[in-house]
Amino acid sequence: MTDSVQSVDRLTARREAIADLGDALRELIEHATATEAPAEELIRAAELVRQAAAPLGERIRDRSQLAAADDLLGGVRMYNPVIGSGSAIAPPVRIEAAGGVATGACTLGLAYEGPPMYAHGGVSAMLLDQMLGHAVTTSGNPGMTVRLDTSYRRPVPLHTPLRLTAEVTQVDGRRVTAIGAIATAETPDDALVTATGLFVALRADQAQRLFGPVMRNRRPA
Ligand SMILES: CCCCCCCCCCCCCC(=O)SCCNC(=O)CCNC(=O)[C@H](O)C(C)(C)COP(=O)(O)OP(=O)(O)OC[C@H]1O[C@@H](n2cnc3c(N)ncnc32)[C@H](O)[C@@H]1OP(=O)(O)O
Repeated sequence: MTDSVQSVDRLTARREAIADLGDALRELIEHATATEAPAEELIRAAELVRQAAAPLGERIRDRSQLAAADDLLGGVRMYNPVIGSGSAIAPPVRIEAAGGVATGACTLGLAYEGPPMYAHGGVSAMLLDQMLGHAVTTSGNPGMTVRLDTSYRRPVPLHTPLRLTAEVTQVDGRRVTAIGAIATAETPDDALVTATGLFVALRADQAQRLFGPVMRNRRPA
């Protein structure tokens, strides 16, 4: 087996392990949010969680280093808080996007609750920002969100399969506009939350100022 095949195998195995840990963490968060267990059980659980966390904290990166399992230009972000399979706080949303159009699916648990039984409005905005970002990126005009207008028409139910959509509606030089919506999978045409986002493509000097350290610290593929 060649070195490059071995390193691809190692990366695949590590990504699978990260996703497995992400699943376990999401299960922990959902149970910890929903539990009505007595105090002694909570104290015991806290001890066990701290024991599990300690070895993971021994080798860590800082914010100027991408995760070794990430591939920024290939769109792999293992710890993204919306789509990252390794993120404890990502639902995660499964997104498919091409040609300026994106669709996504997820189910939100009790950890995302705002009003009882329904999603927190900030969570809906976060999901839509990500959806619009995928539409914008796949339109060939990647940029950063400079404005996000969100309309909350009906509350978003928890524990209910959701369908998310986004599409680019306008490209005006460096400024790209996209719209998106959250609905239930059962009634995808009945938008619960809609959003319009304005994204701006970075000039080279802006990209260098904001992301220079990350790009310099990039590990070879
Ligand atoms: C295959 C791969 C798939 C992977 C998919 C990955 C998807 C990732 C999804 C991630 C999704 C998550 C995404 C996230 O979470 S992105 C994170 C949240 N966003 C930010 O942190 C951005 C913060 N903003 C900035 O740093 C600056 O504003 C930047 C650097 C972006 C622009 O710098 P600056 O502000 O100095 O602007 P400019 O001088 O360059 O001019 C640019 C033009 O823009 C206009 N403008 C600016 N602001 C506004 C505004 N508020 N309303 C209306 N217009 C505005 C401005 O007037 C000008 O227009 P014009 O005069 O030219 O007409």
